[in-house]
Amino acid sequence: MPANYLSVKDLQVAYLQKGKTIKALDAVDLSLSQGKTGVIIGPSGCGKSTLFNVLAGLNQDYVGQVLIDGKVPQGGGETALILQDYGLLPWKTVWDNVVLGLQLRGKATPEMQGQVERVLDKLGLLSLAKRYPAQLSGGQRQRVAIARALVLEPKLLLMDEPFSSLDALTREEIQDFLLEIWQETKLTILLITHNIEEAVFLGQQIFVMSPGPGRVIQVVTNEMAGDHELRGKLPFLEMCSSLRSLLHRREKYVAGI
Ligand SMILES: Nc1ncnc2c1ncn2[C@@H]1O[C@H](COP(=O)(O)OP(=O)(O)OP(=O)(O)O)[C@@H](O)[C@H]1O
Repeated sequence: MPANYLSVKDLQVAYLQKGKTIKALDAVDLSLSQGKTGVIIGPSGCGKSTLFNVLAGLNQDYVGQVLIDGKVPQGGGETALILQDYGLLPWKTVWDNVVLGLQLRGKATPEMQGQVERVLDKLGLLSLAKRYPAQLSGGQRQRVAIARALVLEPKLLLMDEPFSSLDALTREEIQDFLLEIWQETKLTILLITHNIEEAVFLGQQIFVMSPGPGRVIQVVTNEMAGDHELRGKLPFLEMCSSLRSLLHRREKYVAGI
């Protein structure tokens, strides 16, 4: 097992649009050990989703070195990606949406039914299995998206602003819930957020990105992440405040203020 489960070195990504090159990522370095949680935070347009597309193997048009468990990401495999809008199909039931992930990877065998049932049960969704996404609350929809990822038994869970459309209370509930899942499964989790409190609550490593073309300009090690009682404690509030000033300082620096 490589020392860093996830390792990104000097990653550069550019898009070509109408004959012009748009540099999205510029020399990104990032690493995360197995079983740890990492959070990426940075201004809009700094290339966070671009980075995730590379990690998920959806974009292989890049320069630099990207390794997950020592292998170049190819899509699928041991990595699961949860998108901002959850990616649920409205015409499929909760059960069918969860099975869909397995079907897409050619893993939907009759034996997997038991696994789907176990995951739905763990996430408190078994009684909702026959409902459609429109008949669920935002938090329940988010849990279905997590169930669909967990049923694949991934080693790396990538979450792109997963809680952004939830109200504040539901958001905290789902953050707690994610923490429980992480403590049970010891998955490696990398999450994108714009929310400073969420970054400090969930991220053992917080990667601060610069405005586009993005690069990781600071890595904050956060030993406090993983404590359910953390919110409201003084060290938590202090770290949120220092992360907030770090992000503001960077913005002012870049704007030349
Ligand atoms: N397919 C594409 N073609 C051209 N340019 C793109 C494409 N996808 C992203 N970009 C550009 O690359 C840059 C990074 O975009 P990206 O979506 O990765 O940023 P982000 O940090 O995830 O943004 P946000 O926080 O707003 O979701 C932006 O300038 C964006 O306009």
